[in-house]
Amino acid sequence: MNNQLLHTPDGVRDIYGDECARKLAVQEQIKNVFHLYGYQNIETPAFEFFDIFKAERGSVDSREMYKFFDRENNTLVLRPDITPSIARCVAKYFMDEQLPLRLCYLGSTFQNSTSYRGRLKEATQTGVEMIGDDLIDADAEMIAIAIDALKATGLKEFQVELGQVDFYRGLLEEAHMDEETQDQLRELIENKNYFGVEELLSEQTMSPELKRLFLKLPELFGDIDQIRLAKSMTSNLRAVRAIERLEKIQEILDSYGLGDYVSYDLGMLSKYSYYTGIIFKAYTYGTGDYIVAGGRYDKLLEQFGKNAPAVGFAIEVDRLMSALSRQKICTKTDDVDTMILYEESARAEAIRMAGELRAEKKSVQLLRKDSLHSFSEYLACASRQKIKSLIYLDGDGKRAVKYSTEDGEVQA
Ligand SMILES: N[C@@H](Cc1c[nH]c[nH+]1)C(=O)O
Repeated sequence: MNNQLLHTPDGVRDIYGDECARKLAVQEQIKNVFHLYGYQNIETPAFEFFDIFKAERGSVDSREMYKFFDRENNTLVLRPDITPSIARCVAKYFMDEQLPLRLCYLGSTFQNSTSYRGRLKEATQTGVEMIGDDLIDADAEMIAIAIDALKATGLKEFQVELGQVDFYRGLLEEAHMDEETQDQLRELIENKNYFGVEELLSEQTMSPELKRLFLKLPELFGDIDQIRLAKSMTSNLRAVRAIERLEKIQEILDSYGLGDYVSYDLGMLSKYSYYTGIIFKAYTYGTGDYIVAGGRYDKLLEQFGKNAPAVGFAIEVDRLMSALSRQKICTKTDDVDTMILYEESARAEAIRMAGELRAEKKSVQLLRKDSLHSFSEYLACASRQKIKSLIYLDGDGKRAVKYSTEDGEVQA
């Protein structure tokens, strides 16, 4: 037997048994929160034309996409990101809708990234997008939903970091650097490399005020006072407005009673260049990467022909699952209620009994007993599947004996 046949490629994995049950249950808990906030489900295809994700959309780098061809030689990609698909969909089906749309989704994203830190190449995301609302109320609602969704999974210790791409863009506008330098600076700030930033800035000509602020950026994270400090250091209008928006969002989140979950990071940048306003990421322990990412993207829909602001986020379900399991947070799963084990001659009775239980919304596994396995092996098998009770129907189907996988025989 060729064992190689059983392997999956790097970056994808099977999920089965208890882990699969927990993942489905967590997704359900999150979906319930999305629905409580009035979001409606949407499904988009797993692959799309390459154009939906090409560079100017500001999604994932083209090298990180799985591309292939259809019979007509169109280039297709496995979606690396669900947000551009939703933007396309909304432009197609809701072109004339003037008022806000609230959509939620669950699906796989595929990114052909270099395999480091065990990152999955197929990852499950569940998220929401609000289209058609440019108010701070919408920004704050996103963060509130993200927090409530994480809380619904049982997670307690997590933090949402909030940034504002417009703050940084305001400063960049003023700095007049070439694109390569901009990229270098972005990387240095993202890595909080203070000395790197200092060295790079020493070769640039710009106002001392601006230099001081760029230098300070890697340190500008923490509570709301940190961003107030940044505001006091600049007269750049775009940057000041960006911070004022964050201050107002904090006020709204306080009204939700969720203000304590939020901290700020003005040096936070994203690989997605479609973001135009707030961006945020949520972190917890037990996984090195963020578990939620989102932000405002007011110019993306325009590219599909609908001029509408938008804001949204996605939860990285697989990372959340590893955090939950490392933090030993239990998830209640929908286990099978009963296994009915029957001898061949008791088949009709077994089917009738299963039908009755299923009508009462009890889940039932029907299993015809073979002569190769003993009764206790079946009982152990039920126990492995976390099925609590087993009903055995003997040869004439008249005698049904119920067993508990924990305590043995319970009733005749
Ligand atoms: N699509 C983004 C998350 C997001 C949803 N909406 C806005 N942003 C991501 O994959 O990180």
